[in-house]
Amino acid sequence: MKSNQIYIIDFDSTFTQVEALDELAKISLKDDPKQLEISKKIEKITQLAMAGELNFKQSLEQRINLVKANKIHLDKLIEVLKEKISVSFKRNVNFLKDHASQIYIVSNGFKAFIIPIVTEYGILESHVFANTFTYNQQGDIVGFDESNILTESNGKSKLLKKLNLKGDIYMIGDGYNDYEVKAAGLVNKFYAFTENVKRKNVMEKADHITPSLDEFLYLHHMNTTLSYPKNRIKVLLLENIHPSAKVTLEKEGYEVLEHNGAMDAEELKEKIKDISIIGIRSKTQLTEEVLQHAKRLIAVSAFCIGTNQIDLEACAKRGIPVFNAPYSNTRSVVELAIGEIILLLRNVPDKIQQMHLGKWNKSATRSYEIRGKKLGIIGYGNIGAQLSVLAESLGFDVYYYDVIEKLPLGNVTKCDSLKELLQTCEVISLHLDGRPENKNYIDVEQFDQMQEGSVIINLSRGHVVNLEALRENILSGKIIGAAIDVYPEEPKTNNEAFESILKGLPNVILTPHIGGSTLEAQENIAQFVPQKLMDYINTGSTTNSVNFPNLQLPILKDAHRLIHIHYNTPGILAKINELLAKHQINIDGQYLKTNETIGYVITDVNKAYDESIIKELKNLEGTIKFRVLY
Ligand SMILES: NC(=O)C1=CN([C@@H]2O[C@H](COP(=O)(O)OP(=O)(O)OC[C@H]3O[C@@H](n4cnc5c(N)ncnc54)[C@H](O)[C@@H]3O)[C@@H](O)[C@H]2O)C=CC1
Ligand SMILES: O=C(O)C(=O)COP(=O)(O)O
Repeated sequence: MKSNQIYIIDFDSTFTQVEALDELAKISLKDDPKQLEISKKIEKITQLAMAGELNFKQSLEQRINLVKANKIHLDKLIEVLKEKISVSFKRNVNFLKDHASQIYIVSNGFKAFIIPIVTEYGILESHVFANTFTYNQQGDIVGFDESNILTESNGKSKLLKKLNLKGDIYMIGDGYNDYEVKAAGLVNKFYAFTENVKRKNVMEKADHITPSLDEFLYLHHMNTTLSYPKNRIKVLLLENIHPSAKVTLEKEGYEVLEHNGAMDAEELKEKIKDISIIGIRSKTQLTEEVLQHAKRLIAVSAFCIGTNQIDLEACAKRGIPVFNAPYSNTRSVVELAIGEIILLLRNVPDKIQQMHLGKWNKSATRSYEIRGKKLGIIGYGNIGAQLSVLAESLGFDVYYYDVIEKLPLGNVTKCDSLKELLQTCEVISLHLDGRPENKNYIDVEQFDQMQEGSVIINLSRGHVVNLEALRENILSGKIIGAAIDVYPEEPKTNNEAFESILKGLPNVILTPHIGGSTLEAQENIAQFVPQKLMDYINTGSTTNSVNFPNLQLPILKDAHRLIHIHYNTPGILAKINELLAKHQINIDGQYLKTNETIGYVITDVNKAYDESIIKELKNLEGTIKFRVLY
């Protein structure tokens, strides 16, 4: 920090997220039937003035006349504005307080609401330059002090000339009038602040675009809350992830790019190069080959359950944690499974088709109730177990088989082998995961073991069932119904055609991988996954990561957090601590967890530390990734 630096900061849409006069109008015109119309007019005038297309004095006059506010509305306005402080200003309150003597608020707004807001953030009242309202005897706002230089065109430049501040002066604002100060040669640099609004003509003129205060502080080596400005974290969301994920991640300050479908390897290799976080669903293949191009990747998020499309080991070796949403869409899959079982046991898919062809075939042949039938669930995980509970309540006699020991819920019966389950049950539902070993798990031999007249449901992964074998067993009549939602090859987007040897078979439900595609599930996922990502970026927590040792970390207080990811070889923790001791660094807290591939060590150290240690920790043999959280 250089003490001769001066920071001039705009208020409306910069210090706060909103234009205060627009907000005042919402309050003062609350009961006016023409409120919407007048508010729109006010916003329009504000925009014209901010874009430099309308003389300021006129715009102020027009707006004040339209707002029709009274002193009593100002208290409410101040309450509203306090809730609308720009997120990055809130985050960097220490910067504002520590540099109060160097910060000035220069605004075409009004002192009556600016001072109560900014002084809470350490800004000196004497450093606030803005307009003042004039009131009549009833306290109505009837005008403003016209002798204030800030009411004139180019008022900010005139004011700064008069103030004659000495030092390197930096202007941060969102409006054209902020840029004018730079044009007049009165500040060293103008930073267009785009966290709340982006004005093209202002951005074009700026020396730098600063999407948040973090970026400004980073450029000036003054960031105290973050090791890296969030706007530099680029997120790529593929496969139609629910829009609320983008909203949340943008609110956090990240730059978020979206793409509708999945990408093939070549496209992905190109696009992933400068991406920090990638969000995918079940289709995008994140292979070793693709990851080699992901030079800036810090985390992967699967906005679904399955992670078989991701090379988890390759991610771990690069120090990239992978997160998923293990619960959010489970209920949706279970509901579809139950619906499909009922339809298949009643032969409904064929009946529907016949009806559409004009054929009335009322008959009970091969139609059954589900009550008392034996349902065999393969893979008794989050979905399998939930299905068992609901199915039992509907009258099924439920059996399950899993490769690991699982707690049987309700009255379900555990089978000791796959064969036992296949021989016992007439309805088979697959809910195992898509690990490579599960390829063709249900093959010719397994179909042979099933009872005549069985029904099979696959809502897990396409490669788990050998489709040739399934087709033959359907054609032979051994399998009397099948519902298939997942396929070894699936179209990348909704524009590609679907091909399968199962098309046209009797009593077969084919669905386009929609087990988890309900609005509820997608919204839940879009809430859950960004939270995990943000926790990881902000605290280092890896709870629910599917390839990283899981560490739930406390929020950092008055300390630096050193995050060290290394190959899991013996002795690294001792070496880290030796280095810390050598530099006489006090450890406030330390957390270590390992898995077969990597070790994850978090060390919270005292605020004052010798920065040369950073380099030494980075160079420690076996280090994969190292970062410091301020
Ligand atoms: N169709 C769709 O839209 C959706 C499909 N899925 C698929 O469903 C799968 C299961 O989901 P969850 O229950 O949440 O996963 P989970 O991980 O909780 O359960 C999977 C269970 O399968 C068991 N398992 C794995 N291999 C097995 C084998 N060969 N034989 C027997 N058991 C085996 C595991 O031990 C585990 O208990 C996901 O991995 C995903 O591939 C999940 C959500 C939506
Ligand atoms: O959650 C899963 O594993 C699924 O299969 C759902 O995948 P999707 O998000 O629909 O591509």
